[in-house]
Amino acid sequence: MSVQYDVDAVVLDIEGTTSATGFVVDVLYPYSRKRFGALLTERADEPEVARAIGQVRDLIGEPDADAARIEQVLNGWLDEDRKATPLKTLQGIVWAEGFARGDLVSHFYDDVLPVLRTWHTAGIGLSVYSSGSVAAQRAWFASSPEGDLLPLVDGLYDTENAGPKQEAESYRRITAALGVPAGRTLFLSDRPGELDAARAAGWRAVGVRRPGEPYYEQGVGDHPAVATFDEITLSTRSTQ
Ligand SMILES: CSCCC(=O)C(=O)COP(=O)(O)O
Ligand SMILES: [Mg+2]
Repeated sequence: MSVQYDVDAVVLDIEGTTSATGFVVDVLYPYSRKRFGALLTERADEPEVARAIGQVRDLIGEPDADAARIEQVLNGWLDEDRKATPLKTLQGIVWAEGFARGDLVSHFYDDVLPVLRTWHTAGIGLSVYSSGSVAAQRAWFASSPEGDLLPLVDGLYDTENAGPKQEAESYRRITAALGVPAGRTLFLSDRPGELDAARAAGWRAVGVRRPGEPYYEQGVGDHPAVATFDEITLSTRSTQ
């Protein structure tokens, strides 16, 4: 289906939308799983690591959980692809180092980058809102197969700085940060619950349904749906 909007900002989900869930689960998850043990034992005093460990303990209700127990919980969340904030924080630390070292290069579907460049050139602001941490998002866009894409991106939002992706309030926070009216902001995601929350906050919302992605069969509810970014035509009044 083709859709057309007049908007000033586009906010992008990553997994299932710009990029393959299979890549995240098959490449990034094992990379973090192998490194959690050392992170939790050798770097537990680093503020970000300590904060995430505290959040895991709170979430599981075990204030004395040791490194081995925390690692077990993180690996269980990985198996479920659970988007728990401390898991994402710890993954973000490990992945950012992996991208910087050249061990990892991110993945984007073929249709995505040409369209993002077109929108950016047209003056449409591009931001990211993903369960992946801001550190992970920054590394993901900086280390793409086509090099550093961060110049295309205005803002990075995650479950820490914006809140849960299925709550309208999170989208209202992003609206305040972007300074773009809700009705002139378009959200692209594969998950119907996220699209519902964005729409409840007054945003335009389009579902991205890519064959083979986990949410393909379920669909995107009553939201307009596209299979690729080529099916989205945008105009803008923005002069940025
Ligand atoms: C660069 S973020 C890596 C992907 C990830 O961990 C994740 O949870 C993405 O979830 P999304 O909200 O983008 O579907
Ligand atoms: Mg997604």
